[in-house]
Amino acid sequence: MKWTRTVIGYPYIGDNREWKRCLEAFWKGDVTEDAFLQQLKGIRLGRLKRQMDLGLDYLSIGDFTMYDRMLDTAFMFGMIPSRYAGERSGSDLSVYYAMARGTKGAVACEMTKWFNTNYHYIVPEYEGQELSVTKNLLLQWFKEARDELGLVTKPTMIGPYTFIKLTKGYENREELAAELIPLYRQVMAELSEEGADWIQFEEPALVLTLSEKEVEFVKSVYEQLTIEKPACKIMLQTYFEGLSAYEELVNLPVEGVGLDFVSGYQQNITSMKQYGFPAEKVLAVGIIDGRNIWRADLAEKAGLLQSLLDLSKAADVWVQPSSSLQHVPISTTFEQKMSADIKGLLAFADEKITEINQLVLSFNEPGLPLDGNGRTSQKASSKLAISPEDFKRPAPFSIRQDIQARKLSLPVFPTTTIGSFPQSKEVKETRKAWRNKEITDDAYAAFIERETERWIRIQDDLGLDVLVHGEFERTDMVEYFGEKLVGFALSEKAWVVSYGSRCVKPPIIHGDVSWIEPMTLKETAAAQALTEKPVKGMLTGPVTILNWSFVRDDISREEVAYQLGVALRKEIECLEQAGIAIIQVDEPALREGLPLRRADWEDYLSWAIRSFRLATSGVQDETQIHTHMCYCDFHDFVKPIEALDVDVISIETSRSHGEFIHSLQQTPYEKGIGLGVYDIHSPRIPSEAEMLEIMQDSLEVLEPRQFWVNPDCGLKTRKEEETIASLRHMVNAAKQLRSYIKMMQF
Ligand SMILES: CN1c2c(nc(N)[nH]c2=O)NC[C@@H]1CNc1ccc(C(=O)N[C@@H](CCC(=O)N[C@@H](CCC(=O)N[C@@H](CCC(=O)O)C(=O)O)C(=O)O)C(=O)O)cc1
Ligand SMILES: N[C@@H](CCS)C(=O)O
Ligand SMILES: [Zn+2]
Repeated sequence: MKWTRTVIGYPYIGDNREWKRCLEAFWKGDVTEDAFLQQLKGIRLGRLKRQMDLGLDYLSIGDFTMYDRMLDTAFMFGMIPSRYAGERSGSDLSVYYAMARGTKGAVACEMTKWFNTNYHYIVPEYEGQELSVTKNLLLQWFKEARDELGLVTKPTMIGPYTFIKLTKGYENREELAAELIPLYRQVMAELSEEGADWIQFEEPALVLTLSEKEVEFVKSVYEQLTIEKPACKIMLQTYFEGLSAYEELVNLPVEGVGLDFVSGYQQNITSMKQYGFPAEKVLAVGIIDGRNIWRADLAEKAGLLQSLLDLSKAADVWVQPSSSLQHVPISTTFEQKMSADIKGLLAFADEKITEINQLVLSFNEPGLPLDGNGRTSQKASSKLAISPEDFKRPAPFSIRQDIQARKLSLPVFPTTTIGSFPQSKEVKETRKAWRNKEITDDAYAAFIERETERWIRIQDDLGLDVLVHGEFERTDMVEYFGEKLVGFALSEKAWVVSYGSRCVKPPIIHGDVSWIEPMTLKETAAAQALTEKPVKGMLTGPVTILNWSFVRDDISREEVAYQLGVALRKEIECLEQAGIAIIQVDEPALREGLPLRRADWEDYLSWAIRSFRLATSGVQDETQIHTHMCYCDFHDFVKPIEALDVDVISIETSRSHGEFIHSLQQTPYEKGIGLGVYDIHSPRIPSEAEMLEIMQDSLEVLEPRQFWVNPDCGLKTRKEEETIASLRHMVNAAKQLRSYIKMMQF
């Protein structure tokens, strides 16, 4: 039996988010391109050394990026949309970052979530450009690891099927495949010439529900790819679920197949029992959870590994985490303040690699004792008392709408924002000083109050109709609630990348969740006291808190979602009693949490929607409930949105406007809706005219009385000047629209 200890990918952000700081310093112009590239090289080599020290046999390269790995693939193949032609006069990197972040002259490429994770990738656009391998970065990184560390590494890249599936703009995928396959072959040939044995093609799209036609397409892609024997061996790597069409795809002309035996456990085991595993292939077993952070029960995992060996009869096995480790933090050793009880339950990336070592060791040295997951002391969960009425608002929307209109007296096309305002350097530094006890609680609270007041004045001056307090007291919309609710543990350094250079620190739900005291009342009431206009209360919804946390796995996610629903219901009650007339409960991750398989959607949606309604249904008819969603493609999502029974939804559409308008044509929607009129991810300031155009388009499918005007998402990542200028254009565009509608009515 041949064992190889490996990983699909390892985090690239650095122990102290050095990677993020390098990127952001380069974008600001604080370092030269040469210095920047040197810094990145240091980070790349550092992480390889760390993995060597941890004892892996086979390390990956290509799991690193300078922004996003889908963008890297598109860029490497010269798939650069024509609107970036103006950037070509600069270096390669200026085009690369223009695609990622947009420029004054060209909007950024679309960004969307990576399967069911909280990572967001750049969507490649194919406009029929001539493609070629412009720069084989994998080759550069392969040579670097060999020359600097004496390592023969495993290059990894997004495989051709997943890349094509996630690219937009092409009419004929067979034609695109025919363009791309020779380029994939060229990459392999160049790598092999330098000594690479394997290439790992990451094909998570193979776990989605595949039609027969789709399966035929996958087969034809891999047949064409290997029609002449490729220069190196191919590991077809799947993750996030079980492999679809197992019988056919496991037999593709590749030398190895990687399967997820955590999220895809049931399906992969069932398929393997039915169809076996091809004797000549390497089996890569994803056995340690790459997505969650609990220590594995290694005795149980060893049993599973043994039964997989018996089932597959594989003689050459790679033992690895179930997905790239980019979705978990780097190491628990950086957590100095966490209680030993909690820390003892956790395994981050480095600890997971150690688990892989122990597992393989136990096969090489039978009799070696293996650790359990340490969770014997967990308490059983207490039952919630919920009745069917708790999920339903007393009156239907048609009645609430009039009551709320009378109470709020808003103009047609009310303007608002999504909640957060810029988390400036000053905000972050003051919070850091407070956390480090360099300033008192009172001084910090006074600073937050001043910042809130300043932004209430700015919003009033801009003429926005519904204001927000700005979320200055929050580091993150999920972490903040984790700090306030019972049942959560917080980390100091457990960062994971969310998109580009932006990271999040997901809280850890380890026990029963409950509400103990108001979490947002002080800030919201203080803001409301400063203005006559309504200030929206601002909460994160139960499903988003669930989906963006690391969640206990000893009870169902549904049960945890209801616990969160009940806790948030109490908060909403407090806000309502304090006279807050509009309360927004953000659910950007509701769509994101959809299982990868359509067959599992109904079950998830039914409990996810129920948990949201549990949180929001306790209010009076006159209280207007809003929700907000972003980061996803919502074109097939109107019905679930309807089922939330909110009075107003604001939704990100500026990057994919046409598609959503089309869905609204297919599935009419009658409640209040704000279609985001500009993209907040880009530093670009949109003009009044372009926002007006988006609004006018929307009015083709929406009634004026439904329509709200807002940006795509919160403005925490933007600079103050950009924010004010963009919002001024937005408010003016709404005013123009009001005059236009008035004119039409005469
Ligand atoms: C809406 N989104 C969210 C997702 N997931 C979440 N959990 N939360 C979300 O909001 N998923 C989808 C999207 C992703 N969007 C974003 C947007 C922005 C960020 C982001 O800005 N992240 C910050 C970190 C935010 C934070 O926690 N900040 C802390 C610590 C700040 C810090 O680094 N301080 C420095 C000192 C100050 C300085 O030098 O700037 C330090 O400690 O050294 C805080 O505000 O106190 C990021 O920087 O990446 C993420 C996801
Ligand atoms: N209220 C949050 C929503 C982000 S999805 C914000 O504005 O940042
Ligand atoms: Zn958002």
